[in-house]
Amino acid sequence: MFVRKELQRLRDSIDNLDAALVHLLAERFKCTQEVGRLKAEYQLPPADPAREAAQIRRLRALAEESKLDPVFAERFLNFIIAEVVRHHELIASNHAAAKRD
Ligand SMILES: O=C(O)C(=O)C[C@]1(C(=O)O)C=C[C@@H](O)C=C1
Repeated sequence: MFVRKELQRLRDSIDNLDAALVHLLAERFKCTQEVGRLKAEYQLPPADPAREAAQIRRLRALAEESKLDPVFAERFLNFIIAEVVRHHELIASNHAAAKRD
């Protein structure tokens, strides 16, 4: 009985945290979509390796401070950024196609 209750209590918190993560990611992607539109309009490259290196340095330090595996934090950020760059490329090609038409 104890184990069932304890497992449910922890799973309830996990569900809340997963919901928060989805909301945070949705807000982050809203910002990056705007960045993508700006970059397309001003013909800036989709990826900015210097900015990414600074973000990775910062997140690895934050992860260490909060006892999260920094390797995981870096992989997670790279996973998100790869998707953002893919969106930026799509926005740029749609923008270029709209200008041609
Ligand atoms: O800051 C930018 O220039 C972005 O396009 C956003 C972002 C990110 O998702 O944080 C994505 C791609 C870049 O390479 C760097 C950072």
